[in-house]
Amino acid sequence: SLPKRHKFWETQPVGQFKDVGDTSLPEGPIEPPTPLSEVKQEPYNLPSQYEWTTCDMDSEETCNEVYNLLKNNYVEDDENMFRFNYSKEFLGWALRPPGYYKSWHIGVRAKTSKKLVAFITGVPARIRVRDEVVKMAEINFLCVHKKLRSKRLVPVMIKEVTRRVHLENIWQAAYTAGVVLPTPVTTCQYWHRSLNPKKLIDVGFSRLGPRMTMSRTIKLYKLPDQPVTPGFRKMEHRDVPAVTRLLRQYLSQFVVSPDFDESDVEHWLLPTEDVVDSYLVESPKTHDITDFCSFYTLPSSILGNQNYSILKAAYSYYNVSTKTPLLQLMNDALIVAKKKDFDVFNALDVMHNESFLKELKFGPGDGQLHYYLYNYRTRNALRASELGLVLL
Ligand SMILES: CCCCCCCCCCCCCC(=O)CSCCNC(=O)CCNC(=O)[C@H](O)C(C)(C)COP(=O)(O)OP(=O)(O)OC[C@H]1O[C@@H](n2cnc3c(N)ncnc32)[C@H](O)[C@@H]1OP(=O)(O)O
Ligand SMILES: CN(C)Cc1n[nH]c2ccc(-c3ccc(F)cc3OCCn3ccnc3)cc12
Repeated sequence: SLPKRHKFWETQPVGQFKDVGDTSLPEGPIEPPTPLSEVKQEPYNLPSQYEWTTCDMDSEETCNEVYNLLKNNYVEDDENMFRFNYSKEFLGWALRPPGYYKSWHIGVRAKTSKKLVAFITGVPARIRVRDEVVKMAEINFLCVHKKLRSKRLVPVMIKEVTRRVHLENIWQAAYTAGVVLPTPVTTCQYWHRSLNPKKLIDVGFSRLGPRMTMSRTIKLYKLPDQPVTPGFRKMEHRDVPAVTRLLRQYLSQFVVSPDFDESDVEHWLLPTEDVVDSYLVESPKTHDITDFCSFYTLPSSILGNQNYSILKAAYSYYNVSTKTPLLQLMNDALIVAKKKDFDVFNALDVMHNESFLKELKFGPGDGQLHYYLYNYRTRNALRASELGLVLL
């Protein structure tokens, strides 16, 4: 079959498919930074009927516009049965980490109606690639209204966010996608653990196994009412220094991972209701913090089901096991997620997740998530287990 042309991506400083396997190419930035005086000062041109807008996520009204655009036009599963339904609180959290730039929250409006019709965002992050800590932009929430698809709006949106990131003297980015683009750093599988099998079967997310009855299926996924690990408790503000130490140490083993400091941990990992949950194990004897687990809340709209409209999904975030077996720690995460009325617990096969997925009754998802770096070549593709980065 004819190799897919990527007319835009072939113009970008990303690994190109033709270069895959060429080990003579060095690891690191593909293009050098441009002198700031040479960065294009004015925005790229949109088609004449559209205009750029900076979305102020502190504004309830703007946050609501962004929420509704994504609710109706963002990522669907391959069978178009579910669509991500990121909450307004979640978007406020995801887009305003320490040091964020409002100018990286980029919208496109129709000039006449002023309707928000497209969106793309960046947030700053320090990402370590092997021994190099690189200031990057994490790009996310790229969305074009369903009625404006296939008009090549995306290339100009990507060039505009790139320009605004360059203006802050940042030259690399990280992003993930369910689609294959030039060129994945790694490709992950996602897995699902049923917590409410009856609802999942009713909405068509899961199917009753062969030779399985509904009552047998409910029993198969049943969980204890309380976590089993002594000292397992919610993370609190006073735990930030210890959790930062624990997490930095743990993430240092992966080829790509965030370089979190205490202010990052405070933002990304302190429990925030209906956004992110985090637990730790405090040894009853020594009061050391020995283990940590976390998951974020990302519901999906159920498209076209009479009885349910929302699928409550928890997504595995960062987990650290040093004393409690990861299997037991993650089972406690499942127990508290079930207790919080989640329908399903999702996880990628990144970090050490592979070690618990099957045993904790996760089933493989129907797609993959590809990880990308912009303007940064890695010597070769990584194994999913070498990745210590989870993007929202
Ligand atoms: C130094 C700083 C650097 C910062 C920037 C770093 C890079 C950041 C990159 C962004 C990271 C975002 C990460 C992220 O948000 C997480 S991935 C989620 C993306 N969003 C969705 O799937 C939402 C639902 N779908 C849509 O809204 C549209 O279908 C989208 C907008 C996806 C495509 O709308 P469309 O109307 O169908 O597209 P055209 O305007 O006609 O343009 C077609 C071109 O767009 C390329 N395309 C398609 N999907 C893409 C995707 N997910 N990433 C990158 N490129 C994507 C495609 O390959 C083609 O280029 P090619 O001809 O070369 O192949
Ligand atoms: C990561 N972040 C950038 C959002 C994003 N974009 N594209 C995606 C493609 C897959 C996943 C994903 C990641 C982990 C997981 F357990 C299940 C997933 O998708 C299931 C299929 N699905 C899509 C919508 N509703 C259900 C996320 C994303």
